[in-house]
Amino acid sequence: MIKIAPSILSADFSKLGEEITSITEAGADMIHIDVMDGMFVPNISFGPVVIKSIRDKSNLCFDVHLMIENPERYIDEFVKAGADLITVHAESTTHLHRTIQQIKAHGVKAAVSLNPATSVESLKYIIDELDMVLLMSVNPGFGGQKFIPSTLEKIKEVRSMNANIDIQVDGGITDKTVKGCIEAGANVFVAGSYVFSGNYKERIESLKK
Ligand SMILES: O=C(CO)[C@@H](O)[C@H](O)COP(=O)(O)O
Ligand SMILES: [Co+2]
Repeated sequence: MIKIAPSILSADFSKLGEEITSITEAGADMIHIDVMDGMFVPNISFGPVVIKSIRDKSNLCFDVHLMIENPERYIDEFVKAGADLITVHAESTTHLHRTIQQIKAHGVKAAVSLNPATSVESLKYIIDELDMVLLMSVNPGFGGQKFIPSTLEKIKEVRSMNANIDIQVDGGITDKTVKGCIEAGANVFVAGSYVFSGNYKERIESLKK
């Protein structure tokens, strides 16, 4: 089943609560929340306080994508703020297995993300512990970038490692790029600029089609 996770990085922050309600009513399946620390990525976004303040605006899964160094320092905070699914980057922590166990101990879902240049080999000894793999199809840090085509090969490789796991693709997803990703075996799509630059319902439906 195809799921769409609009990234609120492209929402209007001056009315974030209303934006969450609008994408929920427009048919989103999850709310993708990009957390950036200005260290792991060259941009700063928002943290647990902001997530807590929007938690009551939607019953959808809060899909929290941590682009921060040593995410194990903040897992407990993000769970308390209302995260349902926490994604950490393989490149951001020395003890990836321990960090995944830490997330799961809270009873929330756990995922690992790979940057475009990171091999799927780094998933080999952890994939069976995960609820989802996130493949970055742009270099993380900003919305509105162009889809990197080598992601398609990576999707196929991850799908051959595990037939059932959710594979999420994040970056440059539009009605044009989504098709190849579905054919390669992905089933969860983050879309920021594409969804928020048009009619939300129409944009979400066009991705599902
Ligand atoms: O994690 C990130 C960027 O680092 C993403 O979730 C972006 O927010 C996606 O934006 P678009 O490429 O869809 O505009
Ligand atoms: Co993201």
